[in-house]
Order: sequence, then structure tokens, then C-alpha cells
Amino acid sequence: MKELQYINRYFLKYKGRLLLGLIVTIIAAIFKLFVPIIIGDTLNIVEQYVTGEGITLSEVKSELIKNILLIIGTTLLAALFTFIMRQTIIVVSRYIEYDLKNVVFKQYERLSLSFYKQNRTGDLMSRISEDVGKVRMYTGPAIMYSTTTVTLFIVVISYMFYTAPLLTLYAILPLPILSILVYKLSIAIHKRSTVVQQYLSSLTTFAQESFSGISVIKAYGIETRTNDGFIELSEGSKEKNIDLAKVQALFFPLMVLLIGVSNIAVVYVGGKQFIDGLIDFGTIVEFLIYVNMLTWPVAIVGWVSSMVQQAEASQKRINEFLNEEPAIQNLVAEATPIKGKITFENLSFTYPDTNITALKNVSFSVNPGETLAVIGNTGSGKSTLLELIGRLYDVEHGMLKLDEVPLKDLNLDSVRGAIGYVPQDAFLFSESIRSNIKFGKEDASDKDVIEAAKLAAVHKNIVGFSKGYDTVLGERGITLSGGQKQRVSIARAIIKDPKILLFDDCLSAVDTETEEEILGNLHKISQDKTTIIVSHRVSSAKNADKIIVLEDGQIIQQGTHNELVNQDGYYKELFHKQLSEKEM
Ligand SMILES: Nc1ncnc2c1ncn2[C@@H]1O[C@H](COP(=O)(O)OP(=O)(O)OP(=O)(O)O)[C@@H](O)[C@H]1O
Repeated sequence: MKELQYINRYFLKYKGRLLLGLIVTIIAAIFKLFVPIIIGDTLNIVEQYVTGEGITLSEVKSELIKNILLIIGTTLLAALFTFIMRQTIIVVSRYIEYDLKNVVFKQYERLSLSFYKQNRTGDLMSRISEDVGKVRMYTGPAIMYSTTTVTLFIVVISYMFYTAPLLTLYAILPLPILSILVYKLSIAIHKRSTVVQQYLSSLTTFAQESFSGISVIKAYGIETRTNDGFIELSEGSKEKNIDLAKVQALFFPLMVLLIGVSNIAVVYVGGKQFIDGLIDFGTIVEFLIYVNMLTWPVAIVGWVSSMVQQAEASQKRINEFLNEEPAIQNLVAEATPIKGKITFENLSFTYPDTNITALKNVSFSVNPGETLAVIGNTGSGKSTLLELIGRLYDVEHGMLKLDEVPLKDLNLDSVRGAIGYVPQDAFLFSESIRSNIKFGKEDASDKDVIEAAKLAAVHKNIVGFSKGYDTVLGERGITLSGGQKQRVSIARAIIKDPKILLFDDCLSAVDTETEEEILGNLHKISQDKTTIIVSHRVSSAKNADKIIVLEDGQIIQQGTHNELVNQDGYYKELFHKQLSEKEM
């Protein structure tokens, strides 16, 4: 229960409702006690009449009517209290689930990029949905059933002992066995359900990937192979489901068997005691009802224990993430205004997870108002360079400064707020184009959105869609071309009007004319901004104030376009190669 202590803060938060729920649960359980007493009493009256013990038919009739009305009344009250009990305890568990999901999601967002590299998306998803769901079972149903069971037990068993102690002993003897068996069964069911769940998630992932990659599957004509893969997985899933069904099938017969044993004990021992004149006839019937009434709560003891165990395991997994500290810490509380000068001093960077050294001894600086172009082969470290400016990773060797201040000594939100970053793979949300652009600036007006789209040379494309800026993207909406996506992503960065603009090879999918248009627009709006353009194309770099060429994480050339085309080396070769490609 150590891990579940974390949940106590929520119990405290909702203590009022919870307390009401517990009181109502106890009252509901007490009300359940009355019905068997009234039935027993009714039977005693009938028995007295049948054995001719001086009771008239009309007296029997009026007693019966009174008892029937009492049964209806108490049952209705018990039902009402049960309803209120669910409305309080179960509703509280839903509130806790909601709070917990929000806390987990907020923590996910706090955590750094390296965390996402180390943990699979499926795992992150299951902690926020399945694990939180299992913890909810502890905060709601487990508490509700435990309270009902404890109350019923205390009230019913005390009453039974008071009425007929020996009969009670025989009647409840099989109950602990039932509880233990149900517990063992619940554990077995849980184990098998976990395997079934794993198969289900593999099946879902397989189907999802197949649908996403359907064009590749069709183009390569591998439908049959894909189908075989699916059949193999579903075969496994079927077998595990059958395994589970076998254990689940034991649950009810086992319960019925043990209730039967208890019932036989009551009838046999009760019958003998009745013959000996030790108890009333009605008591036997009363006990039979109590035994049946107690069976479910007893079975639930086993079920609840396994529920709590699962919740404990789930909360442990949730706590692991909640206790995780972001690798990137904000060490400066107050906001620090950023002007935009970027300085790299002998900076080397190795990715912690792969040990790949992506940057080696890199030094350069860019002033506000200047544009730096970074050119280099794939894997030369260009994207890494931009990610370091956004402090997605911390630098261990050398120094990275903004406005001559080490990046770590600046407020993290100020740094990120000052950057408009366009990543290599433009990611757009399944929302309208307008919201995707506004993502860069929540309070932007429609005019700002259009202006940004014009600067990113995508306005004409957008108005060409029948719903214009309200066109929904993603699975349920239209699919933009690679170049359109890149330009919407550029518009998103432009609308933010940041001090620093970082473009990671984001003009690769647009034609050279559009590229020129965008670069021309950027030139106009970036007079007071620091701009870094990463590219494979000389055309993107040629107008920059400075160009650096990276190879294997090292700067091998730097200068202006004119200087570099007159220097033997990578840039000159690339320039001539791309010039001849253009002429072809
Ligand atoms: N998140 C990461 N974790 C570990 N290694 C990485 C990560 N990202 C990049 N690398 C490695 O770092 C090196 C530099 O990669 P980077 O993405 O910076 O190159 P790039 O010049 O931007 O390449 P491209 O032009 O193909 O985008 C590569 O060897 C790459 O495998």
C-alpha cells in the first residue's frame, strides 16, 4: 500500500463527499438486514396459523399485508441509499481519475525530450489510461465494496450469532474458503488478462500501422503477407482469450458450489435445531437469506484484494513517472528578456542515449538582424545545433550563450518564447489550418494569420481549399503536400514574431521559385531577428550574412557565399553541382 499513499491527498480533497458516501453505505447495508427478519417473522406467523396456535386467518392476513408493505418500504429505502452511495463514492473516484490524468499529462509535458526517447509511446499512453483506470478501481469500487462488506459482516454476523450461535458457525464456515478461492482466481484472471491485453495492443498496433502504411502495402503487393501476420497475431490472441475464459468460467460455479454447501449446512443443522425446539422455523429461512446475502461480499473480499494489488502496481508505474525530474531544469525563476545574439564557443555535444558525438568543437556567433546558413551532409549535426539553441538538451562541453549569457542562466520559458522553430518534419495537429498557424500565437487575429500565411507563401494554396483557413487537417481532414505542410509550419513560426527564427531544412519540399519568395519575405521581416537556416541547398544559403559548413559535427568552412564559392571545398563543389542540376 506504500505506493497508493500518493492517492491519500485526493481522498483528503474530496473528504466531504467521501464521508457522506461511507455513511450512506453503512445505512444501506443496515437496511438490507431488515428484509430477512421480516420474511422470517412472516413465516413464523404462517407456521403458527398452520399448526393451529390460536391465530385467526384475518390476523394472519393483516400481518402479511403489514410485512409486505414493510419489505417494499425497506427495499426501496435500501435501493435509494445504494443509489446515493454510488453517486458519491463512484463519482469521487471519477473526480480522482480526472485529477490524476491531468497530473500525469502535465508531468509528461514537463519532461524533456530525452524522456520521450527512452520511453515508448505505448507505455506513456497506457500509464495515463489503463493504469489510471486501475487506480480508479481502488478509489471507487474497492472502497465501496469493502465498506459494504465490513458493515454487512459486522451487522449480519452479530445478529446471526445473537439469534443462533451454533447455526451461524456452520453457516459461515465455507465463507473464508470462498474468499481465498476467489482471491486465487482473481490473481489467475489478472495474469491471463494482462497477456490478453498485450495481444490486444499488438493487434491494434499492427492494424494501425497497416492502415497508415496501406499505400506501401498495396504498392508492394504484400497484402497476403500482411494478412498472414494479422492471422498469426489473432490466433495467439484467440488462444489467450480462451485461456482466460476457462478461468473466468470457474468463478460462478465455484460461488454456487460454496453457497450450496452453506445452504445445506443451514438446512441440516437448522432443521435439527428446529426439531429439538431450539430455534423457530422462520430463523432457518432468515439464515438461508443471510447466507446468500453474505456470499457476494465474501467473494468480493478476494476480488477487492486483487483490485488493490493491481492498483498498487499501476500506481507504482505512475509514481515512477511522477517522480521523474526533467533533464532540462529551469534554474532562473524570473523572466529574462532576450535580444537574440547566439554564440557557440568550442561546443561539443554527445547524445546521451546513443553516445553519438553530433557536434565537435563548434564556434561561431550570429548577431540580431543577421542570418546564418548551415550547410552540410545528412547526419553532420545541423539539426542538433538548432535543438541545442532551444535547450532541448543541455550542453556539457564548451559553451552556448544567448546575448553573452550562458543558456542555463536564462529563464527557460523566456528562451523558448523567443524562438520560432520550424522542425525538419513539419508536425501539424488534426485541427483547422487556422488553429495550426495560431498555435504560434494564441491571441492572433485572422488578419495576422493571413499575413503570416502570405509571408510563408501558402496563402494562395489555403484559399484554394473549399473551406479555406477552416480546412481540417489530419486523418479526418485533408492531407497537405509535403511543401504545403512545411509552409504552414513556417507561417506558425512567423506569426509568433520571435527574436530568433530557426528553420531546419524546411524549404526542402518547395520549388526554388517559392523558396526565393519565402526567403525574400523572411529577409524583410527579420531585420531585427536572428535567423538560422539549415539547408542542403546553396539557394537557401546564398543570401545569408554568414554560412557555415558542417561535416561530421565539425565546421569545415565558414564565410559568405562569395567567399566560399571562390574557395576550393565542399561549398564550391555543392554550388557547381546544384548549378548544373538546375541547368539540366
Ligand atoms: N535524438 C537523438 N538521439 C541520438 N542520436 C541522435 C539524435 N538525433 C540525431 N542523432 C545523431 O546525431 C548525428 C547528427 O544528427 P543531426 O540530426 O543533427 O544531423 P543533420 O545534419 O541534421 O542531418 P539531416 O540533414 O539528415 O537532418 C547523427 O549521427 C544522428 O544519428
